[in-house]
Amino acid sequence: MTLELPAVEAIDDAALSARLQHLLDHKTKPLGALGRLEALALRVGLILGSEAPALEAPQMLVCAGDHGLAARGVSAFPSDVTWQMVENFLAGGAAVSVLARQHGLALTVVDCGVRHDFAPRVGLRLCNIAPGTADASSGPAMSAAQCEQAIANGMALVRGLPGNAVLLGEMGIGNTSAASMLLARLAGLDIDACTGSGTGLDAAGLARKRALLREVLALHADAGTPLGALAAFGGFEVATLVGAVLQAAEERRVIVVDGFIAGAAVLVANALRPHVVQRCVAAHASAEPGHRLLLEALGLSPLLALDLRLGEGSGAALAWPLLESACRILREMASFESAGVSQRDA
Ligand SMILES: O=C(O)c1ccc[n+]([C@@H]2O[C@H](COP(=O)([O-])O)[C@@H](O)[C@H]2O)c1
Ligand SMILES: Cc1cc2nc[nH]c2cc1C
Repeated sequence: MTLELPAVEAIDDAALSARLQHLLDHKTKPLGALGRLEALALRVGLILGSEAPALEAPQMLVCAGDHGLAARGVSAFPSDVTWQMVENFLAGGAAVSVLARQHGLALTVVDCGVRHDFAPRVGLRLCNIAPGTADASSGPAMSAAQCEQAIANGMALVRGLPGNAVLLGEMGIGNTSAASMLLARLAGLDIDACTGSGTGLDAAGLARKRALLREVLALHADAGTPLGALAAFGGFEVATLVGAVLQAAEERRVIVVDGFIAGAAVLVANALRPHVVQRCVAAHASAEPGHRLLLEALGLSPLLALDLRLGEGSGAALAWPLLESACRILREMASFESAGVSQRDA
């Protein structure tokens, strides 16, 4: 299979950018007084190509997959939690279920390669390539063909979705290890700085995780390309998210990125197609230490800093109302002229 990746054009509409900035600067407030909400409004306006952007039918995609490396003790929890949490998402009891309901986000859970047979039902997409990736400490997590299939699945998932915004989350015991290794390899950083305690390893567990990930990186020293690294380290949910990000970027949807693992998918997608990041909004800064490094590498500023470290898309759902507010400011807020408010003294 030879996968054709979407083309992702640069967004460089200087005239629209200037018009959006002018609109923001003439709203009834001191210049810049809405702080980073103004930069957010500008970004969403540019992505949607509108001076009056309106977000429609937001789609939350939660991609789930298992990791062979989890058998090496890199997580505080057993792999079974992945499928159990997928059931919890679908039953409506998980954090992301609650937050998606609260904010009117259509929730789709995607089995990208969970070690479980799920009964088909509404809200669940079945794209299971294999019951979890292979153990990356003894070989590549995925074959090149599996990696391409997962990316193609992610592209197909977004193609044909209603609306103009996607929110991206994930679930997969062991997936902070994959994200840490992708960050270390693609951003050229030391693995210790990229690695944290994930679901809650203690100090000894974290030291063992760091030592193991260093070994795994050395084993795959030749996996230097974005796709090579993705196949080497996994996982299926990350690769599916890479496809989703690329497709959403091509379609100029607003992409709201959750935490460390969803961010790692953007890092890979942006390495493949460099203008992807222009369409992305970083929802929050995760407590997982590598996340700040990842956002710096992408040049993204997180909207929220709540010390979340849950994943699932929970941070993206929490940040969603800020995007809606940013759009409403552009659409509904009066200008000095329209409201008859005096401008500042010269
Ligand atoms: O999104 C984050 O920043 C984040 C940080 C730490 C943990 N997680 C979640 O925890 C799981 C991975 O943690 P671990 O320790 O099993 O690698 C996975 O299901 C993620 O959704 C997510
Ligand atoms: C309970 C639990 C819920 C999660 N949600 C996302 N990752 C998770 C990891 C665990 C362990």
